[in-house]
Amino acid sequence: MENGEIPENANEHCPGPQSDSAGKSDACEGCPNQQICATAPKGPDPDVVAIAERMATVKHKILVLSGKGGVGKSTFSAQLAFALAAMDFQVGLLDIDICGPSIPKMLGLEGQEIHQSNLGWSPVYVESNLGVMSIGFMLPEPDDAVIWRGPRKNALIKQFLRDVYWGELDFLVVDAPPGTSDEHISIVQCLDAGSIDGAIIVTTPQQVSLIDVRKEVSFCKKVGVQVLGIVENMSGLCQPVMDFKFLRMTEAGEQIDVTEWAREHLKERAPEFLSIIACTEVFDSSRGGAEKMCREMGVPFLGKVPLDPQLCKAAEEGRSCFVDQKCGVSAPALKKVIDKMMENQGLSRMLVDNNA
Ligand SMILES: Nc1ncnc2c1ncn2[C@@H]1O[C@H](COP(=O)(O)OP(=O)(O)OP(=O)(O)O)[C@@H](O)[C@H]1O
Repeated sequence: MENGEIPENANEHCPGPQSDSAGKSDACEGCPNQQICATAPKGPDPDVVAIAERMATVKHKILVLSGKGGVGKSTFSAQLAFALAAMDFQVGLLDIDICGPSIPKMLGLEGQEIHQSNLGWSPVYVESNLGVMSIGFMLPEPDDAVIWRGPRKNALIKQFLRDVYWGELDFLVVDAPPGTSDEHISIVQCLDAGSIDGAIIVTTPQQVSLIDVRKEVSFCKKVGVQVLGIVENMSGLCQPVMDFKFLRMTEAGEQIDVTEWAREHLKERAPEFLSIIACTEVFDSSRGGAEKMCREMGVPFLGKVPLDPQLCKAAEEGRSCFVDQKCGVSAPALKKVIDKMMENQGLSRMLVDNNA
């Protein structure tokens, strides 16, 4: 238990041997270290001191959270990092989704490796002002499963925060796994909740996802992290009419692909349809979706981002959705969300200073 490290054989959700509840919390029941933790003298964790020194060059730290998996949290983190970098900020993107790191792929950095210098681990750079760190860069095979218990995850997160040399950063965006588990407790403890600007929570509009968002908001309140706002992702499907596939149902229930016929028909008879974007609701939001929940919980609503096949493609190919006109429906929506967050936090002023 040197340096306040969580021992390998500790229970899941170990609060850490330096914590006030060490040896006394519910998670400590039956742990072989319970007795030592409960009686050992407490002092400042030297790692946390080293992390604070390392993080002194980072102006703003933003966590990206979600209650459920698959709601678009990593996609949002990646595009937020691209957007901030495009505004000429110096940006770091840290992936602490240790068991399912998708950030290397979403930034187009698959197969890259981390290098070490005398200053520490070097992030992998997309551009000179956008560096990325992820366990995904350390796996010998991309298909390797990472099956780690809490203490090991905690140790890696500490190492990421203490040993990565980011240099001067305007923003560090942290992409967390879904839920409120070991990684979340670790990042908040290591960074010190008070030094984190806040958390953006990503959800889809349906109730099953929103229920978990409430837990996420409650986690943030408990640990003292401000909720910067909630983003409703996959909020309806929107795409140009001409990108749809058209099917005709026969009486026997068979589906016949009539896409070619329908497109030609539209071009000839109703060319104005070529510029129409069709939207439909995919997930049930009849109970008001994230916006209503934000009003109830007293947290900011940042906006809606529609399901856009082009955004999915950009994420698959590790591209920014902001550089060309391909993500015509999702990119402006994402930009609005990011602008609103910056505005709410008074960060837009940085942009003015940056461009001065
Ligand atoms: N608005 C969107 N339109 C289209 N596809 C999207 C959108 N948001 C996310 N996706 C796609 O949905 C899939 C899941 O997204 P993503 O991996 O970002 O979710 P996640 O919440 O980070 O999941 P996990 O936490 O399980 O890693 C990805 O293929 C992503 O490209």
